[in-house]
Amino acid sequence: MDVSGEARNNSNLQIPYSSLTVDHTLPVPDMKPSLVKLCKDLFKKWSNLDESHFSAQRVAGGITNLLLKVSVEEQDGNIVHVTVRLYGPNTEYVIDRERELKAIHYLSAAGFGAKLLGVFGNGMVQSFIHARTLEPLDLRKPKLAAEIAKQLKRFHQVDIPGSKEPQLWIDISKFFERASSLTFDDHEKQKRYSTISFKEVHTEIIKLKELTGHLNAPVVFSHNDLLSGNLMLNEDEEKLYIIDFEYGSYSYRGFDIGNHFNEYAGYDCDYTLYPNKDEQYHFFRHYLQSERADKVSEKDLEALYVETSCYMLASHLYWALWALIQAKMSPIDFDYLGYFFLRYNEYKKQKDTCLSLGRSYLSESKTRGRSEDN
Ligand SMILES: Nc1ncnc2c1ncn2[C@@H]1O[C@H](COP(=O)(O)OP(=O)(O)OP(=O)(O)O)[C@@H](O)[C@H]1O
Repeated sequence: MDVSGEARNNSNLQIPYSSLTVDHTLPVPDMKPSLVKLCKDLFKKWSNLDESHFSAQRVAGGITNLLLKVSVEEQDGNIVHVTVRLYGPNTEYVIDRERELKAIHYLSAAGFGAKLLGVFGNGMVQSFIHARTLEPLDLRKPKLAAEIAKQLKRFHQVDIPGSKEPQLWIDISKFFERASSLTFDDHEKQKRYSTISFKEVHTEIIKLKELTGHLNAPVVFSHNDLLSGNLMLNEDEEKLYIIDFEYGSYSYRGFDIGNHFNEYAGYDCDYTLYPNKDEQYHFFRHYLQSERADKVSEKDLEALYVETSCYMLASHLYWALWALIQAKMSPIDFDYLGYFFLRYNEYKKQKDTCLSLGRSYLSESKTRGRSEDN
């Protein structure tokens, strides 16, 4: 895809920028004039094309932003497709846009996701990926799971300059502060919200943070939102794309993997679909040794199993609190409050088993360590 000279000369974050904004509340046909103006402003090679050369349509999916596909017929008849992402209103409460732009730059240089072509007042323009979006049931297909594991390992190895401090508990704590001090005008919502014990949630956060802190999980650049909708597959080229780095940050390896496993349940949160131990081991083998998956030791598999099982709990707390903020801030018609309860109830259902798995693993490692010392 070749949009413009300016867009390709972006080795040092020199991405074309426009201060224009696009009103996300308009129906797509009414948005077209401002989309055309925006594209012409960002990409000078399109500045002489008239409006008839542009078409726009909505891309399905996504519960955070509005994604549009803009197709442009250039002078020579060549058709170029780009995506225009309009940030969901109030998403700055849960997404750090500066962190996202920096991550996109380095991840796209490492071959991940769509190319960043331009940034504007309330969104960004990226290359259009010709591939199908995965469905939750795809995630457990052995061949795909192995490929996701391999790609995720490569993703985790990307170096994003700057602080490598893990953000998980910082983000959870920010979410907690915001989520625990909301009020809703809607009486029914307020009633449901007031049934939540934030004291209890807080205790759970402290307990989990304490336990996971002993696991010494590696800190990696973590996607943090690896759901099926953020994986695209071009079957002809057998190329898998990891997209959408909005929540990416340095974090714990086990969190990213556990969070991905939680996504086997899909938006309906059918946690009976959570991968069983064999399926997890299959994933871990390809994650730990992409070329020699059969050579991974039992000890490494067990350690990653425990790490993932404990951090999987943190993923429930993270998205449960996120959903409360969204319930207040997002204009999108989705039962975010209901989503809080789905995630938090699953946390409560799983916590005893996972925490005791973590505790016995830690006490066995201590005993092992002591007998090795003797
Ligand atoms: N560059 C792209 N090219 C083609 N399709 C894309 C591209 N980026 C996203 N999509 C499609 O749009 C869908 C929604 O995109 P995306 O996940 O970025 O939106 P979102 O609002 O951030 O969603 P969510 O909050 O649910 O993660 C994706 O599942 C994919 O089908």
